[in-house]
Amino acid sequence: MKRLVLLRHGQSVWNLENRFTGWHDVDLSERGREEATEAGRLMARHGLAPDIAFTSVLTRAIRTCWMALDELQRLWIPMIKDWRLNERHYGALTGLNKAETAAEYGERQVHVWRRSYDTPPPPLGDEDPRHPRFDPRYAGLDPAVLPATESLESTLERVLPYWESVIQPAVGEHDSVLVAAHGNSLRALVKHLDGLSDEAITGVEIATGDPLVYEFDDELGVRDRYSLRDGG
Ligand SMILES: O=C(O)[C@@H](CO)OP(=O)(O)O
Repeated sequence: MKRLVLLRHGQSVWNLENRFTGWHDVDLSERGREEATEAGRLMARHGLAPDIAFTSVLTRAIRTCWMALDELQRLWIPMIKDWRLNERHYGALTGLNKAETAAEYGERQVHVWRRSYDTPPPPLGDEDPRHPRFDPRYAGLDPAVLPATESLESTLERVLPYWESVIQPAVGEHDSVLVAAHGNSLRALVKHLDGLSDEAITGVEIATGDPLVYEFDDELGVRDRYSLRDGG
């Protein structure tokens, strides 16, 4: 039986400060580090020993991956980083406080920006220093692929080809695969794996540091899914 673990990074400093984060590179909080280690402990208890790991190019996901693997004594496995697993880009909201933004624009508008399937937040201007084209980690990419904002739909449009061309084949080749990523890049993947409608995915939340396990049959069809924090 093939198993895939989807792990949202532990609490970040900006999760703690209630700020829109997206592609901003912020590290884990103290609690986030504990959650990452606990995720590794839970995986060990359930006999999950990843043979290969995938993560984004953002520190909070990389450190979560690393800390979980450290707990599993598997720092030696291949760990592949790719921007396509990054968090959804939060556009011009990046860095703002979520409660203050709701007070200014209304709860309803902020909910649409946060959870609607296809409405992106306002985009960053080309000259905005927060634009990914100024970040050296994306220097090797075609500038046309770099987003100035993203909806969940546009996030899925970059996550899905990566799933189909890289992660899914790895699930076929290995017994156990770990993907340490972000709330919305993982929601995009869950929408695809669970066959959820555009409407249904708006109600799905993924908790920080909670390993979500998918079991696959030999044809790579989903057989079962469960959260380890809920007891497996
Ligand atoms: O700020 C973010 O990038 C995300 C995840 O923390 O927030 P939200 O819950 O609004 O998707």
